[in-house]
Amino acid sequence: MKPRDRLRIAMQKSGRLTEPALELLRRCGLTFRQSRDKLFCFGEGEPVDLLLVRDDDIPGLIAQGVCELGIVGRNVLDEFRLTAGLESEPLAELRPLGFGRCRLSIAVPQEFDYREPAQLAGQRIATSYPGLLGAWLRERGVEAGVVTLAGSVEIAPKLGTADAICDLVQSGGTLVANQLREADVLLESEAVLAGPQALPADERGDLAELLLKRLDGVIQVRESRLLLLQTPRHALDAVTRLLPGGPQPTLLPVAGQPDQLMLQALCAGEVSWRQLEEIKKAGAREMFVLPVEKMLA
Ligand SMILES: Nc1ncnc2c1ncn2[C@@H]1O[C@H](COP(=O)(O)OP(=O)(O)OP(=O)(O)O)[C@@H](O)[C@H]1O
Ligand SMILES: O=P(O)(O)OC[C@H]1O[C@H](OP(=O)(O)OP(=O)(O)O)[C@H](O)[C@@H]1O
Ligand SMILES: [Mg+2]
Repeated sequence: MKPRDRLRIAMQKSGRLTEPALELLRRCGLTFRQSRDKLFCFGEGEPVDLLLVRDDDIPGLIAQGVCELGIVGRNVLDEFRLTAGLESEPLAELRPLGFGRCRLSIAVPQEFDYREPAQLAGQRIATSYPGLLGAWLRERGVEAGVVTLAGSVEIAPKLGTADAICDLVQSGGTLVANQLREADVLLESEAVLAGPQALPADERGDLAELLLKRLDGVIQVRESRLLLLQTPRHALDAVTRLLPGGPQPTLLPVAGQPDQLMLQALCAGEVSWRQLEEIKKAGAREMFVLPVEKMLA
């Protein structure tokens, strides 16, 4: 293979991960010129190009050194890691990315009274994830038949070609539509940044490191919320105890109301309605939760 000095990132050409992955890269300061065939996008600012491919091909492209990084579901990455030959370059999950959340689950027909994995012994389970399912069954000492299908796995029990399935679930709507119910979870998945276990020791490796740092900043800001509220001084301890994780809050006086304080807290994650209601019960008023656009400590 010809030596390259530009970094290549593989991502899904068209599917659930495409838009959020492009948005994430844009937030990291990467913009691309769309090429006519749309399989290769040339990076405009930084020397970073995009390969647009089927998501299933992404781990293999990294393992072959065709690209250095890839944005792909953990389900696809882990399946590749379990089924790729020993000679294949080992891959790493470099960062979880917080979108494309779903789970890989066992689902059974409504009438199957599932309580434990041992009940799957001797059953036929249809899946597109034979590696992950096989490992899960082995760990539990369950011997079951694994029927590998490329898609439309949910239909297999109805067709009589399987007794249960192992497939991705998000809302559960597809299972309900096929008279199935979720019985056990094998893997909690989300989109991840995948790469080789050792990044190349050249400009591409340096670029990948730079990108990882930017990504960390983007993820931190994306998940941060600024909480503003007013509290009587006597309730300050109770209110502070209920604040979601983050650095110490800032306290400010409220003009003309010496017994009141304005509190400002940077929270590390979402602030739920339930948390707000609890904080309000402790005495807080005038509460605002604001997204954080940029942060420079
Ligand atoms: N219902 C869902 N909700 C959220 N995320 C999902 C859902 N189904 C799958 N995903 C995640 O999104 C990834 C891509 O899903 P998608 O359905 O777009 O893939 P695909 O049909 O295999 O596409 P491709 O044409 O690239 O092979 C999955 O591997 C999984 O990580
Ligand atoms: O729990 P739910 O919210 O219903 O989502 C789960 C479904 O989503 C995915 O399929 P998708 O809709 O992408 O169809 P495909 O696999 O046939 O492409 C997955 O393979 C499940 O079938
Ligand atoms: Mg696919």
